[in-house]
Amino acid sequence: MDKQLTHVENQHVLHSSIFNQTLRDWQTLKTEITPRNLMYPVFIIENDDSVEPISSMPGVSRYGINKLKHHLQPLIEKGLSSILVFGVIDKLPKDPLGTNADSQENPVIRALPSLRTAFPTLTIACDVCLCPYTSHGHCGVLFPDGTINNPASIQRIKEIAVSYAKAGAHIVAPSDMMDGRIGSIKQGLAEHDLRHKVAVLSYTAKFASGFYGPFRDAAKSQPAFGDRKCYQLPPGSTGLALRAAKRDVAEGADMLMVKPGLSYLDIMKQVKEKYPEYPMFVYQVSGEYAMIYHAAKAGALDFRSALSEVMVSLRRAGADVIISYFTPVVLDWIQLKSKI
Ligand SMILES: NCC(=O)CCC(=O)O
Ligand SMILES: [Zn+2]
Ligand SMILES: [Zn+2]
Repeated sequence: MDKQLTHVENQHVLHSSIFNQTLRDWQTLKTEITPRNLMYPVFIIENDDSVEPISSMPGVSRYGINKLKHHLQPLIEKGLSSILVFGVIDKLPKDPLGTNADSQENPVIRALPSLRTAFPTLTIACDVCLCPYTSHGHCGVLFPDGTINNPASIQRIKEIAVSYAKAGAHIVAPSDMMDGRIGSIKQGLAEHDLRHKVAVLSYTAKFASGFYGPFRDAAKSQPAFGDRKCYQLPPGSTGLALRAAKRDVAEGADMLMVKPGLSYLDIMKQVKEKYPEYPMFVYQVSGEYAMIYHAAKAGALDFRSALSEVMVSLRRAGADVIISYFTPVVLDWIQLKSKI
């Protein structure tokens, strides 16, 4: 005889919602990962024909433009729709104003027209920051005492953003965390009639994190002295993250970002809930990449199930787009139509 369950008891039966894959999919549609949910960060170097593996990020390399095009072609065939470009210089000199961030020799400025022509469907975002180009390695212009000169910094950042936009960037992404940079860039784009065809992706809540270590090696952007705690956010501060989002929205940001990802899921959720009108980006940073890579390599966890779980958690917390060095492998999984 059937057991008679009360209405309340029936409500609490969960297994009947997840007994096959289709039913499980219905429970998780908002956390699906498609190629549109991924943005791939790439490093462009001065020598057009070289490839430099990055030792702190096994599997990730810096590319000259000719090699980068070969690297991107198959990924675009698998659905890659956007990249985030970083320039790295070795021979060009660095100076206190980061002159080579927007000189005609800058590898990003040189690469943009060629990327636009080679990949007409690819959306190209450019990281805008001074740190890879300054002799002191800080993200802004400094006063003689080493503190940030904010007005001079946002003037430089505006000039650099406009130069990348003129060279063909669809999106400029300021990562410096200077006050007023979004408004300054928007002003610069307007002055050059670019406002309607270039978006600003704001690194809205960028925390002073221990997870950027491998990136500083990758981008050769280690500060020569001190740290970035006077402009990046303290890891415990929800208040500053929400104020930063409010500031960037008020200044006209088109998209918002939280960075890093895994340690800041609560921040992302709050920013997304406060500003649901804005696409939310999350940056799964170099240390998060290295952590999963090395743990899997050491046999501590299963690479695929751990990475899939992290990706889903980023989506669940509110990310529309995940910026990830793992993009090539995730595109493979998607293409094989296997669940990630
Ligand atoms: N402005 C870009 C970064 O700081 C990237 C950090 C990382 O991948 O560790
Ligand atoms: Zn920087
Ligand atoms: Zn940075």
